[in-house]
Amino acid sequence: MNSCDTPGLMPLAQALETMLAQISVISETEIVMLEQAVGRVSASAIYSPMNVPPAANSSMDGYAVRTKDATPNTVLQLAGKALAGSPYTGEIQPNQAIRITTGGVIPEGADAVIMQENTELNDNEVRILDKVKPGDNIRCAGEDIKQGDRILEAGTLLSAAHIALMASVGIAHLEVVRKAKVAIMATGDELVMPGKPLPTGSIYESNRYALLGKLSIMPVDVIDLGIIKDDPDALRQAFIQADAHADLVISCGGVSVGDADYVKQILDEVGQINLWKVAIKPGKPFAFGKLNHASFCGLPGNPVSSYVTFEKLVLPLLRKVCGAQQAESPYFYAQLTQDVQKRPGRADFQRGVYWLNENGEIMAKALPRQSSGVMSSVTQANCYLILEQDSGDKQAGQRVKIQPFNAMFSH
Ligand SMILES: Nc1nc2c(c(=O)[nH]1)N[C@H]1C(S)=C(S)[C@@H](COP(=O)(O)OP(=O)(O)OC[C@H]3O[C@@H](n4cnc5c(N)ncnc54)[C@H](O)[C@@H]3O)O[C@H]1N2
Ligand code: MOO
Repeated sequence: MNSCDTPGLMPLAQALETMLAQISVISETEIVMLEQAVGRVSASAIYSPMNVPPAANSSMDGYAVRTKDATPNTVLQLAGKALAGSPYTGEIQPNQAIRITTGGVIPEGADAVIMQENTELNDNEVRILDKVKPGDNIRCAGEDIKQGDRILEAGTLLSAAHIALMASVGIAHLEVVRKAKVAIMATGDELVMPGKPLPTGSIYESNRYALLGKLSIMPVDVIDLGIIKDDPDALRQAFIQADAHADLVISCGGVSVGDADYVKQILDEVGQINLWKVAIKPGKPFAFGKLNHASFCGLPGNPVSSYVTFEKLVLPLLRKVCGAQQAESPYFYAQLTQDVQKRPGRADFQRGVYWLNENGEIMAKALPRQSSGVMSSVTQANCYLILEQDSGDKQAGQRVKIQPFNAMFSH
């Protein structure tokens, strides 16, 4: 154990490594149409069957010319048209110009395209008004992709750009890893579904919605078991049912040491606990283990703890299950404008805001309420301030590591 480690708590990196070593990747694949492939994981590398563009073509509307004929003020004979989709079939002859549109295939013998704006057309004659040199406004064959180039890696979480790239080489179907089946449940007698009346002493269930939101952009079929009571029999039943259908089971709540915290007990009974308590704040009582078939993650009940442990511990695991390459969230350093309190012993993911000051420097501060029950700290933040496990308080003016939230999706 490192001198900075807290007894009983596993450092985040070690917890991740331990979990990743114990989880298996889905091996089944299926073929899907390209338009259904966004958000799925490619099962194999793809090599381009062709050049893109397939032939040299024009990047401008104008005239294809031989540059040795096309000096300023010369007049060329208009000999034909090369429109996008219908090429000019002959070879361009001395002192000729061919009308060409953007995307039109460059006629044989032409070595440049002069923009329409730099010419003057009179009947069938084109006057050259500006200099043009070989290669001007020509997109070469294979300029984007060469036949045989590796254009997609196995294990890519496919985006709109990836499927567009596949389409550009004529691929209409892709082999992808089958979706992971992920069972989720919230545990707690105090939890009530939103939309229902709220009895005294109860709270609305919200953690499952964060999970549903996060899982909605993953290659996952969700098995939603809803709210399970703090009752060992109900929990046992839910675990057994989830295990029968899922690759990964995620619960939230009941992993700490309270009287009704049965999750670990049942996990121990119907499976095994491989890890409990990670040196991370929020989220310390996170649990990981194995049921008969499925892997299991027990997230702490506090809403921010559940949210952060999903991002920092479950997501990398889920990427591995789905056959996706790991993706390190980008981070950079900012200057603190206010002091930040931090006790050593756990890596602290404080919710904060960052901005550029008038000199273009990145500044950051932590939001005032950092309790793991304050979910509004997540919606008001645009980044995590990451205070490493062994660090202590930081003062205004010091450097802090920040990790911006993803603005496009639920971060
Ligand atoms: N004696 C100790 N008490 C606690 C410790 C500890 O080490 N010793 N750890 C604390 C930490 S840190 C956390 S985090 C919490 C986690 O506890 P549980 O996972 O057992 O969570 P619960 O007790 O079930 O709930 C905690 C809190 O969150 C609310 N909650 C639970 N589920 C949901 C949900 N789906 N949606 C919205 N809110 C939810 C619940 O009502 C509680 O207020 O334990 C500390 N205690
Ligand atoms: O780990 Mo708990 O999440 O500090 O509140």
